[in-house]
Amino acid sequence: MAGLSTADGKTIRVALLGCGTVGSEVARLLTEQAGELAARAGAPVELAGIAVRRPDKHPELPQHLLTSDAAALVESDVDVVVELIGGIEPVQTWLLTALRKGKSVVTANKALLSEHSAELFEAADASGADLYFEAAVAGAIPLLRPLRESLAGDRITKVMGIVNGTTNFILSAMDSTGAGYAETLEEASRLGYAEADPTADVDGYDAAAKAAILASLAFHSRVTASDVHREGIAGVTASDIAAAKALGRTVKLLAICERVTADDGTESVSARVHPVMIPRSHPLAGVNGAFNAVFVEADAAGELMFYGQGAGGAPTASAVLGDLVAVARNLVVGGRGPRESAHAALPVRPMGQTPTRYHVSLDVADRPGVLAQVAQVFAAHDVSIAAVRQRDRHATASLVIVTHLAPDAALQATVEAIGKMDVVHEVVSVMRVEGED
Ligand SMILES: NC(=O)c1ccc[n+]([C@@H]2O[C@H](COP(=O)([O-])OP(=O)(O)OC[C@H]3O[C@@H](n4cnc5c(N)ncnc54)[C@H](O)[C@@H]3O)[C@@H](O)[C@H]2O)c1
Ligand SMILES: N[C@@H](CCO)C(=O)O
Ligand code: NA
Repeated sequence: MAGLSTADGKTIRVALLGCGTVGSEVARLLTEQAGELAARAGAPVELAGIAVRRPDKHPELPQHLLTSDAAALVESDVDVVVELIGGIEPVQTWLLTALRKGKSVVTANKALLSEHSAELFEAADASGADLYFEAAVAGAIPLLRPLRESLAGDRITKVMGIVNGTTNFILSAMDSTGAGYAETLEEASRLGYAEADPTADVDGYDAAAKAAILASLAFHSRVTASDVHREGIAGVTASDIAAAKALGRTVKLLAICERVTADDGTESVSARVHPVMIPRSHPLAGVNGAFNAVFVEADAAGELMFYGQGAGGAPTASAVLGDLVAVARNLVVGGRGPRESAHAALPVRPMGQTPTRYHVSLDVADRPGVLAQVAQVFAAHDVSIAAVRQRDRHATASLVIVTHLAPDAALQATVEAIGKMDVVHEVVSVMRVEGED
């Protein structure tokens, strides 16, 4: 096996696949900090080859290390493969090959991990190789290692956070300017905070992949991206932001992973990504711009919060190098890092059965009995109201209702029925809420 030879101090040879935003920073740090990394790892960690699409386009890199043949580099005499290309294929094939041959893998690839981690872990187990992926969720923030290792002795009940910088930048800007979604997205693109094709971010795919990884680790179960209920931010309006402000709240796109216990004691996992109104006093409300933050609740530890830069070349490279040093240390002592932990095998709860709370803001006819009629629709769907606020505006009254927890499907049906009532002039804003006021 590749790692056995390191016990006598042999150099650990690293194959770098991809040299874009993150890969170029990994190559730089590996070169500039070679001495310190060797001291920390217990053996020299050497860049043995860099696979790029077009070697002629990289005059800044050591030419003798460059290749356009990633598959051959993976098969060559390397101990570790660091994958920073992204996407599913051909990367999956290369990483499975590496792992099956006993070469450890470090990757930032959330798309791959959120769909195919079971196969990757299986291949790693078969050969005794390591699989580390701290950079795949919340960039530089140490989050996966705390979940996999530091909190392995605790029982995690909830992981909730801002895991996408692009959408957080847009929602923060909408909150501070009062502007609408489309013009704020345009501004974010102009400033370089949103990609040319922002679909993966604004439609919540990126956050859903991260939620799947977080839920799998937190609840020792297999959760894939397709298990995650996903809603993006394109539907968030200036009216939603104003309604949130009026309630002392702000709107965030959150990834929410919860352990849900049914009345009969059976447990399941709920994993979802959608816009949420949270109190402005909530620790996540103060996370602005492109920053990420994740809130973890565990039985013994209580509440924990992880905050920092969730993206960018150097911050993400920090997480990659941390993983690389961990792999190198394992190779030096002949041990292994944590394996897949999916023993709980909790089922995923459908969104409709997941308990949520709603905020509903309506313009209704201002005459006797209207409030009672609206309240009756909530009651008919077995949804309990937590708070109501009414403000008169000539012939129209503005009605703001916040519910208690109810199955999401019941809340959806309530909102649909209310929208059809004659006395309801306009449904101004509907959004889920989290956190106590
Ligand atoms: N950029 C970030 O802030 C960030 C943060 C967290 C995670 N990630 C993840 O890190 C990974 C890399 O992201 P990035 O932002 O550096 O992307 P990037 O597009 O800047 O870099 C990817 C590089 O891979 C190269 N590549 C594509 N196909 C190749 C092939 N067949 N052989 C060799 N090279 C090939 C591309 O030419 C490109 O240079 C992705 O999985 C991404 O999701 C990125
Ligand atoms: N597109 C992601 C990059 C980090 O995965 C974001 O906006 O947070
Ligand atoms: Na991280």
